[in-house]
Amino acid sequence: MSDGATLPVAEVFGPTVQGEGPAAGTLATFIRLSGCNLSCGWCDTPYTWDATRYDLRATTRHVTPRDLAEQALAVTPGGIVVVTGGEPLLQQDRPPWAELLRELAAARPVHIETNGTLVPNSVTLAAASCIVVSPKLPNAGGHRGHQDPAMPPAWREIITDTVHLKVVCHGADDVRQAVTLAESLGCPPARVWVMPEGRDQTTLASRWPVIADAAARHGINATHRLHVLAWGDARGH
Ligand SMILES: Nc1nc2[nH]cc(C(=O)O)c2c(=O)[nH]1
Ligand code: SF4
Ligand SMILES: [Mg+2]
Repeated sequence: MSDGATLPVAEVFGPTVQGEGPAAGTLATFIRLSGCNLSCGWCDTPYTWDATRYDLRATTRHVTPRDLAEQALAVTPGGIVVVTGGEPLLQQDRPPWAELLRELAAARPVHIETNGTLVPNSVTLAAASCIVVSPKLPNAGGHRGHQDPAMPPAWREIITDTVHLKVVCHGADDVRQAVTLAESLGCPPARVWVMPEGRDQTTLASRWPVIADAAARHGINATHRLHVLAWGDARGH
């Protein structure tokens, strides 16, 4: 079933901890929506969007917002609810998105993870207590067709204190690019995070010292990927 009343869901999981970014370590439930408007080479959730590698009809459930909120709130006794993807803001102009956020925000702090290509609308801004934007640097590779990883200039107007940048980096030069991007958006250094790219402990361990050191020198924050340390790239955490 795919109609105007449901959201495309890849997975709902918890209890876990938010592994990355400003809320790293916080008890969390995840709602991962399907569909993305980018195609990053190192994407760790291609089952949400890549029809050349996955049968998306099999990986996606179409769930009403009420059932989705009920499932998410049932799996974890407290903490935050993280709405991620894929690119969750692809859904934000649809009625079931507004209903989902209303139900979640009435019960828990709602954190949204987005790739920055879509500017949050008023419904999203009102419901989210934290928006983590992960704009893609060239290290994500080329994207398919006309996909454009740039953040629209309208972001400048909504870089309020709920908005944080979390930029995936391979090395010190990427950290420098993240700083330049944050400056161009007017995002204060206290809300800028850089994170090593990697889906296994060996890769993360080799990148983390370089990225943490560069972040400290530039006066911004760095985050590891705690869920990968704990659970590897197993789904459901
Ligand atoms: N524990 C945990 N934290 C996360 N933070 C961002 C995640 C993501 O895949 O978007 C993620 C995830 O998949 N698991
Ligand atoms: S924006 Fe995120 S979900 Fe989409 S392809 Fe890139 S890493 Fe994957
Ligand atoms: Mg993940």
